[in-house]
Amino acid sequence: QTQSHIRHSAELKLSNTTSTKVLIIGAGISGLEAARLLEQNGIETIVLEAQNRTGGRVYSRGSKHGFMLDMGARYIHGTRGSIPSGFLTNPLWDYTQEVNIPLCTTGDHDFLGLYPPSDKFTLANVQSWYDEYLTFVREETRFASLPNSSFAYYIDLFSQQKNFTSDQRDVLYDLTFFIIADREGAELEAIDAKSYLDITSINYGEEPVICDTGFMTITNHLAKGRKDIRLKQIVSKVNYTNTLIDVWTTDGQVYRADYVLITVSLGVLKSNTIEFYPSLPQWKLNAINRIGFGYYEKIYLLWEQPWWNFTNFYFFRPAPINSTGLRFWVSANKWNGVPSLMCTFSGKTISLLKWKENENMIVQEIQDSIQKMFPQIAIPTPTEIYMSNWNEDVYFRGSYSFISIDQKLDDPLRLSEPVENRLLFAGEATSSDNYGYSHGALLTARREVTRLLYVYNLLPKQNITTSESTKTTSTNTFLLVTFLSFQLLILELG
Ligand SMILES: Cc1cc2nc3c(=O)[nH]c(=O)nc-3n(C[C@H](O)[C@H](O)[C@H](O)COP(=O)(O)OP(=O)(O)OC[C@H]3O[C@@H](n4cnc5c(N)ncnc54)[C@H](O)[C@@H]3O)c2cc1C
Repeated sequence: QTQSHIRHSAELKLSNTTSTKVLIIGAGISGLEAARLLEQNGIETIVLEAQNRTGGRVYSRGSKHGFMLDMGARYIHGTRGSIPSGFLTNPLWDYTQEVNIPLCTTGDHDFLGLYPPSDKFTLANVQSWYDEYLTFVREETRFASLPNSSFAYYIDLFSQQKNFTSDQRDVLYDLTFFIIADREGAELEAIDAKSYLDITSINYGEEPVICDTGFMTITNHLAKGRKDIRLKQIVSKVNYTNTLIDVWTTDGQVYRADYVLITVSLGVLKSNTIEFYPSLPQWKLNAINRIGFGYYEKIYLLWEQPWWNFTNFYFFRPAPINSTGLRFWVSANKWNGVPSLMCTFSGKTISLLKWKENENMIVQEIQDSIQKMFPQIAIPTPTEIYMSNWNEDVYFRGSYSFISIDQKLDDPLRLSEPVENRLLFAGEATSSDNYGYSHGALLTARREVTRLLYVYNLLPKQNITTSESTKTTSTNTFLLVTFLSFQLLILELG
């Protein structure tokens, strides 16, 4: 029935059908990296991208004066790996070195304290409770078995054991939210404590930013000169069998491919806006449902003149704002001399609030909060305001994945597992260890290209030995090593 459905659909639109070996859906960092590697290895590829730009969740926009604001990814999380120059090196940092992209360090974080300030506890008090709490969670989760438990659960357990007052419990909650949940884009109630602590033990070192030209310099570099990227092609339907795949776009185009690599966000997969025929298998749908997808938005406020002491780097205010319940923290930007504040908001509240519609109210709340932080200064109105809107954008529907308490340990593996050996999946959420990060997304592209080249044998034989490009050779070495890990995995499973 599936075969005839495909034949029928393609016959209907034969004049609109384009064929290719590998079709990639999405031109974010994973789609672009996959296209680059496939092209390097002589594989015919087309990339379909819904928007009129590449980069996906990597998006830098200019302010009026040309200052680059990263609305999505901003930090390269680590300049070297736990094992320097080993495979744990952040591959994005390697790129910046390869194409000489200048980086700025973010320097020492000079925290100004807790806001609203408390006359009962100092930051040092709360920091020491936090350290003790984290040790407690590590001990409690060491041999934890199901059901999974959240960070919020352990805050209550810890507070009970310490006989904390509700104020003490709340202030510990706020600091933990700021340190853990804010980065994950999720509530402390939603994040699985054990899995989070196990995975984030990899340390990549320093975390620089690309201040002058923005993070998008990397994806622009990957997209440069590519003729195989088709913009404004919104995929609506994927019909697959174990021999070929037809992909439909909303403007009636049909793309026929031997293999399709899907790199759209987990938020898009959860929304069911792309129809699969036949439906994706239940084990894949379960993983899509169970893995967490967070909310994380940024607002940049810019001023002509700085009104704060430029020697201080970060202020933060993890406590919720009264009327919206949004928690946020702000960082003062000083590395390129532009007086700006980046405020980040995360968690479920964003998904409930009409973010854009409430822009004026939100900006007013930020101003009120900052005013409370600095009562001695009359804070001027910002001259420019820029907001992200990942949550309401139908091509993302959130920010990035996190380990939810509903999740099973192998769900990211299930998300990455191909269907019918034709339909492949990449993108940050399919990464078991670097989920949420742009380098995680990039590595998943390498994983899937490895699968195509070496497991599905797409690599033309002569390419292995005759490639003269050092870049191709070194990338192929990487791919070969990934291939060997596939083999080890198969042996282990076998
Ligand atoms: C606010 C924010 C801050 C972040 N900060 C950092 C950071 O500091 N450091 C870091 O390393 N990472 C950060 N990240 C995460 C990082 O941006 C992502 O992990 C990474 O960019 C994801 O890349 P991807 O290729 O997996 O997916 P995406 O970038 O989402 O690419 C998927 C592409 O698919 C397209 N698409 C969607 N639907 C369709 C359709 N129907 N048809 C065709 N195309 C479609 C989308 O338009 C998109 O271009 C941040 C993310 C956000 C949102």
